[in-house]
Amino acid sequence: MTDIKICGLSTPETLDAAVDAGATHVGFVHYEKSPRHVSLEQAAKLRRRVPESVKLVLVQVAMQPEPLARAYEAIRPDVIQFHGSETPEWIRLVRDTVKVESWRSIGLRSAETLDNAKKFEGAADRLLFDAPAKALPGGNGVSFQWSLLDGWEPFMPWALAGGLTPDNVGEAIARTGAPLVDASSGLETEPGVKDIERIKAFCEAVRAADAA
Ligand SMILES: O=C(O)c1ccccc1N[C@@H]1O[C@H](COP(=O)(O)O)[C@@H](O)[C@H]1O
Repeated sequence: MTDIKICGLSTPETLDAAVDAGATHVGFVHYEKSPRHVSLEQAAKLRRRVPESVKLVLVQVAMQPEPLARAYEAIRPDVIQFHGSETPEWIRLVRDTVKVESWRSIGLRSAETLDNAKKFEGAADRLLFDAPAKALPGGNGVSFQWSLLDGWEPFMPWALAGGLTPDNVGEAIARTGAPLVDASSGLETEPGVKDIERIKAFCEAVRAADAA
């Protein structure tokens, strides 16, 4: 079964909807420039609603050590998503210090970017392929060329992100064989406002692709 991450959640209602619809991962974005930013106080409150069976992902962008340590203490995520220019050394250090699963996003522009991802082997626990950064480092609702993954042989766990919606996720899974799909802006009515019906439709589309 394909794992599902619903990201950029910021209200109890949409968080509960994602859990009820079968998300295996839920994500909170702690990045002030994002329309999905949640404060540490909000995130800590929401965190209490996440059942143990669902993994909580903290999405952050190149945070400095002290703020990152504060965020980790406040939220206690199961996963930290590094969505900036973080080096393999930094990710390894954080992972070894707090013993938390770590994902590194990669903005896939070309076959060369895919080759460069190799340097995160042994440092991150999962690669998250997304479209290249635009106005924001992520959460732009844009897909990359899935054909870049044709013939790619995964050397570590990975996930697919970038512009996924209820309408295209089935094709994305069939085309790439992604073991985990991650969606945020494709499930919104406006930036930062998640739509419960779209969350449900996304999870149903993933399950339909699994059954196909
Ligand atoms: O969602 C954001 O605002 C965001 C900000 C900074 C870094 C990452 C962000 N989101 C992540 O980007 C990918 C793709 O999102 P989308 O589905 O294309 O909107 C996903 O992992 C989001 O969690």
